[in-house]
Amino acid sequence: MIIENVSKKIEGNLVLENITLELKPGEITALIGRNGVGKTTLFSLIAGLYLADEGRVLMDGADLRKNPALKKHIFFLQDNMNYFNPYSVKSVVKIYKNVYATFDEAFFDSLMERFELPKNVKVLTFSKGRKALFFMILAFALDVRYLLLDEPMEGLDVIVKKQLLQFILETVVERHTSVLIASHRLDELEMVADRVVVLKGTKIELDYYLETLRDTALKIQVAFKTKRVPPFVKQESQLLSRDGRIFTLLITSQADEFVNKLKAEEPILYQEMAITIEDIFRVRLADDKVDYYEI
Ligand SMILES: Nc1ncnc2c1ncn2[C@@H]1O[C@H](COP(=O)(O)OP(=O)(O)OP(=O)(O)O)[C@@H](O)[C@H]1O
Repeated sequence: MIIENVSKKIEGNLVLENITLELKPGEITALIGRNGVGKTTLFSLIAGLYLADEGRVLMDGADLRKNPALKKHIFFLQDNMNYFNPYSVKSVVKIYKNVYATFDEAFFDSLMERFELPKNVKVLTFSKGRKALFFMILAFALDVRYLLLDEPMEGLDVIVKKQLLQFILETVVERHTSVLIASHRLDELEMVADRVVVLKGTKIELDYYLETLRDTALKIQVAFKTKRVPPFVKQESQLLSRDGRIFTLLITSQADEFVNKLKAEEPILYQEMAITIEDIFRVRLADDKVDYYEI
């Protein structure tokens, strides 16, 4: 699927501007950004709930607006599915079976069993976490090509969450589903995402594969012999945090060259660390930049 130069205004305010993004089969893309940046709006545009002011959403080259039947390949799991509260689990299944020919009931049943959810109840009897789990099971059982998940794991306890994340990974590999998932829990996204798309302002600020990032970028903890921070460090790295004289730095380009220069300074501490999505989020999106003030 290609989201091509999509722009959207809501009540006169530009929310998304020239968004271009490709969603590929078997890939989990994490959509991150501050509150109100437009994540849900982007989901709604892809799912066809909103019409774009400009741009197109293409599936296998066909414009979704001109071919509404293609929407059967997409499911948008909204962050609030409360309108299903009065329905029984069986009724919800019936509704979705009618809409989605791909619905895999045997898979649904096996998942309800695996996650120990009863089927002979109304949706409103589920706790918040169990309701979230139920809709995730439903979403994956639809067996659509594109799953849009907006904050899908709110309220799940850590044990279920871990099982569910594992299940998402397995299913995406087995069924080649393309998943776009928004969450403010960056640590959870870290466990499943292949790729991260960062929205900032009205645009895509960053779009990168975690594997590429891990290969090309570097996170280092360093402390220098003197209080002076070499000027190249300030220019060529981003400061993630500082603890006294220990600086945690992120270097996103020409890391080898940077490390050579850093080692030439003979630092008293040099430690390479694992990069997290949260590091990227903090460097690119946080308002409160960490200061290099020299002690
Ligand atoms: N129906 C609406 N009427 C007016 N403004 C809206 C409407 N829907 C969204 N907006 C505005 O559009 C912008 C984007 O909202 P959106 O819900 O897409 O953000 P989000 O990134 O999903 O936020 P969050 O992380 O808080 O869920 C916000 O400024 C929001 O106030």
